[in-house]
Amino acid sequence: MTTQTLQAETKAPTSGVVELSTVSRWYGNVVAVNDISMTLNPGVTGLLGPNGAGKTTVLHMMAGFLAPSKGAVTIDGKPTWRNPAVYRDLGLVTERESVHGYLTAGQFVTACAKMQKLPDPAAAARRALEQVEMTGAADRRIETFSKGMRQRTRVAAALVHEPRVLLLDEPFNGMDPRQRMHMMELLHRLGDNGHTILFSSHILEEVEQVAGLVQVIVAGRLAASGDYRRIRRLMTNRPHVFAVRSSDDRRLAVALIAEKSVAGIEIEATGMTVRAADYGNFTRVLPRIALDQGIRLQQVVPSDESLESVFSYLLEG
Ligand SMILES: Nc1ncnc2c1ncn2[C@@H]1O[C@H](COP(=O)(O)OP(=O)(O)OP(=O)(O)O)[C@@H](O)[C@H]1O
Repeated sequence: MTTQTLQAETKAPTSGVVELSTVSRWYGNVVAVNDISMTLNPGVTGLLGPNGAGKTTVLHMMAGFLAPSKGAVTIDGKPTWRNPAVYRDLGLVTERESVHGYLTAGQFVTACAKMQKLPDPAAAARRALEQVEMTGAADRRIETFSKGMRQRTRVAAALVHEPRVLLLDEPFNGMDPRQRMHMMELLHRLGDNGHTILFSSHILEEVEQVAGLVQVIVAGRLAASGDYRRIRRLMTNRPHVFAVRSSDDRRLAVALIAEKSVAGIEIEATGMTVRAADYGNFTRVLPRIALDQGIRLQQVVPSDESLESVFSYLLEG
């Protein structure tokens, strides 16, 4: 199997903040991560791959939660496994929420600051909540928050000790478009401020809106690495299938079918399936048409099947 590993347009320095060198991780007989090397530098990098590709395993090894079965994971040259000193320098936002809803955002983030043994936990919590624009909601209980607010609170908790490296596992999952946009702005801002950020996603569109650089993993292997525009071209110059739901599917279908980038549409009770001839044009045209027609888009998701085929296409080389 050949892989298409692309070099970034600007050549990365030979040593980065976070390094994986020839890292593998297996669980019993399952090889979750297979001989991956990558370098992360300040800024935002996307870790893109289908479900089960090994993204969570990579993030957990970086965070020091899991030992590599082979190879080394380092931050500034220091191994992350069994090395509490490096934990001061990294924050992890896990995929699943595990937050006590009865706490206020302020209490929760302060508790995290205490666990980090910070000298002034309340001040650190205030600073972190301000960073994620949650100051106004600091005294509200987390169970009253929207998904987006809860995620931002969890990001504040991961940032409370001011780590340089922030790892986020599928941070956009379950968010509506506005919450997503807010989180994207936050990651941009942190990246611009010099943080080294890696976030995982199985959705190309999400990654390309936030990250200049992308690491694509498929079936535990690094399939492509580098500037997202080049990877996107590789991945998008081929047909795609999207599941679309809107406030008026029939009217949207009529408007869409006139578009060159749309090859076919099927309307079902639960929404419609759109076959796009060209991924890039379709994703640009769709919001414009919806806006022109006064139709609200409720869901636009590349179908898993087509996404899987895109990823395996990358591996075919
Ligand atoms: N604790 C475990 N024991 C056995 N197999 C595991 C374990 N954790 C992960 N795996 C397997 O390792 C592979 C990679 O899983 P991982 O969770 O890292 O992928 P992922 O890209 O994050 O996927 P997802 O988005 O679905 O979580 C999968 O085949 C998964 O079933």
